[in-house]
Amino acid sequence: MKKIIVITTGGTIAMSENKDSQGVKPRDPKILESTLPMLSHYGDVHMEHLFNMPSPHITPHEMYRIAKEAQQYLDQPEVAGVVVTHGTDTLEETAYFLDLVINSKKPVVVTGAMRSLNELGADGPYNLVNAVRVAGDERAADFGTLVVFNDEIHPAKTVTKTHTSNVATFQSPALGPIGLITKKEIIFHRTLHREKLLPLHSPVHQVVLIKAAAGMDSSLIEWTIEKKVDGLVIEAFGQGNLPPAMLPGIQKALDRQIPIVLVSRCYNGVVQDTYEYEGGGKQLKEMGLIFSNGINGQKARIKLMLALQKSCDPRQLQSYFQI
Ligand SMILES: NC(=O)C[C@H](N)C(=O)O
Repeated sequence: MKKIIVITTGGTIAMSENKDSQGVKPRDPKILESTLPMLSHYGDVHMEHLFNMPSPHITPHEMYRIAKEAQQYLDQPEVAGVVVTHGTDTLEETAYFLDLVINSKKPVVVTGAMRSLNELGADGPYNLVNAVRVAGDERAADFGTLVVFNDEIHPAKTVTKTHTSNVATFQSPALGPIGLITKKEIIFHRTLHREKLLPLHSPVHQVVLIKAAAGMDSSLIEWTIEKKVDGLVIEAFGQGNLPPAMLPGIQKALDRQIPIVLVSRCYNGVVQDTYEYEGGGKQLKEMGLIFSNGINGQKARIKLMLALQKSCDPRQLQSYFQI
């Protein structure tokens, strides 16, 4: 049987509901060990409890700790794959972090749950079984980090949480899942190309994510300059356009060598230099903003944090954000 390591980090999958208050929170850190007899049908499964945190408490430092732990296991020849259990709120950010830094062809699978372990219709044990199955599947090799949830397999790069409570929350809006899981088999319907790897370090750079909204001005950007942040990601409108009142702040940030990555707040399509009006994509490109496609704002932030460890040069940074 293949040796699979499950690294638990917390999240609803490892929580339970207090039947009096109906509140859900982490309690016993070893709660997921109750699934081991079931998991043992699919592999020689070992569980390591790294920490037990709700995922809104996860920071890039914890992402680094998970990546380091996973890498150490993957480097052991007898280990076939690694599963990470994680809260769903920030799961896509951790999954993308792992995707960008883990140097191994072996499968890395992230999963979680929308209903805690003692709630009706708990989805955690089922998702965990499927994650272990995918982690032991050679066809998942060299696909980078995958997210397995509700019978689907998604690339870490494209997956996002789309629903606050539904068990079908994880979707890849533009491209759909890479595969699906049934009781009998695992079906991959397309292949994946890995992105350029970035260094596995605990991020030290502060990157702020700003979402544009109609009528916004430069005050938030001014604040980030005062705070001496190292980088900005701006979720712009449509194809990559912003209110003209944000431009003075953007120019000031660029003058201070703060790199700015532009993504769209639309979840389909690309940002490009189409519009020539004030604040349009053409002007933003000429000003030197880094256009990023294929990832959402929260993932662009993770990538910029990691890329800044390699270089602060906008041209070099731009090369990391090419599709
Ligand atoms: N379903 C979940 O896991 C949500 C929870 N708030 C968490 O991210 O930890």
